[in-house]
Amino acid sequence: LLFSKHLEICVVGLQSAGKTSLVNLLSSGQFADEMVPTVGFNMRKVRSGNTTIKVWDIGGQPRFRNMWERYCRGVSAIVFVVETPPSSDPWAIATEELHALIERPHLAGVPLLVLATKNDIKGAVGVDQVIRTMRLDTISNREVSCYSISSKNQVNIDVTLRWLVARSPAGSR
Ligand SMILES: Nc1nc2c(ncn2[C@@H]2O[C@H](COP(=O)(O)OP(=O)(O)OP(=O)(O)O)[C@@H](O)[C@H]2O)c(=O)[nH]1
Ligand SMILES: [Mg+2]
Repeated sequence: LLFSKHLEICVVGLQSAGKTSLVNLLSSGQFADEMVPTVGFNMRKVRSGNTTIKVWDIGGQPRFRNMWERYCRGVSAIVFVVETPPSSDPWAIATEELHALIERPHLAGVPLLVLATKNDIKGAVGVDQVIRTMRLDTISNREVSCYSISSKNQVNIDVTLRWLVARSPAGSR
């Protein structure tokens, strides 16, 4: 394609947050209630218009979290997925892991998109509470956005994709 653009992004977050579900939806339009935990990582390509996004989807279990930084190096954006229903109490751990990751010197300045997913589940909290709980307002050295999404009901998937496409390096081919 003459005017095609390419970018790479990395999707991280705790186990069963909904990372692979989102990536599958973006790459193939499919959602499944039954999912197998990601062992290591997956790579998927997502196409939107003339843009191809190479997506690294990394396992969220504790034993895979030390891989996050390596796969986040050099990407155009880091996507951190967190599930928002209040019963998901790993807020504190997710917040800790997020801040530890973005404090890595090699990841300085990389744009961050926090996706609060599973907003179709009753009692899911909104973006304002996610921003406060995860202290996203204290992150100052990079671009940060946060959307409330549902892969299951395909809510805000379009804005998510637009945000990602807009991160493609200027003039990239
Ligand atoms: N209700 C609802 N369930 C979801 C949504 N997204 C994902 N799930 C469910 O959450 C579970 C875990 O989803 P995965 O996408 O495998 O989670 P993951 O973050 O890739 O997990 P790891 O690979 O272990 O790190 C599955 O049962 C999904 O069906 C959503 O938007 N709404
Ligand atoms: Mg997964």
